[in-house]
Amino acid sequence: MMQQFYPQVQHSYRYELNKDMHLAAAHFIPDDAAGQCKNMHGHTYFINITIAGDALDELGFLINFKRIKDIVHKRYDHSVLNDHSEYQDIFPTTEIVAEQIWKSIQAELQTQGNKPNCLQVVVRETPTSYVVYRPKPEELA
Ligand SMILES: Nc1nc2c(c(=O)[nH]1)N=C([C@H](O)[C@H](O)COP(=O)(O)OP(=O)(O)OP(=O)(O)O)CN2
Ligand SMILES: [Zn+2]
Repeated sequence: MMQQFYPQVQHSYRYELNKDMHLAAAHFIPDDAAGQCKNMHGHTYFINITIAGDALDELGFLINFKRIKDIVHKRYDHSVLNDHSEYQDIFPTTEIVAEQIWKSIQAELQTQGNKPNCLQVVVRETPTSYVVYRPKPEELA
């Protein structure tokens, strides 16, 4: 699991939540420049999501851990990433996958009254390759 490595985000929010998950998915990068990645292949993706805020909801949650897992794991586990609508015009590289996960989590957070922010998404595609995605400050609520 991701427990061995947690990049830190600097912030001054009162609460910070982290959710780890892993999922199995296939993808391909349909360009000769991608080499072998042009062919469909699979990964066990390890994902870490960092959410922070100053206020909790009525249950005392920043957001329910289960909701975060549902948004990412339910959508992508045992799927072909290229089949999803968000990857019709862009390739599911590790960088883009991390960005898309940030977008979907941040959109959900902004529906909540306590309005927490997603500060970081880490996506590990292989034992030796991972990406850290952080939004620009102006993209946060
Ligand atoms: N910047 C990126 N480079 C590559 C991506 C990517 O998403 N962003 N993806 C791939 C391939 O999809 C591949 O699955 C991962 O490549 P790589 O880390 O090279 O895989 P290896 O297991 O072969 O790594 P080694 O450290 O050489 O064993 C390629 N590049
Ligand atoms: Zn790959």
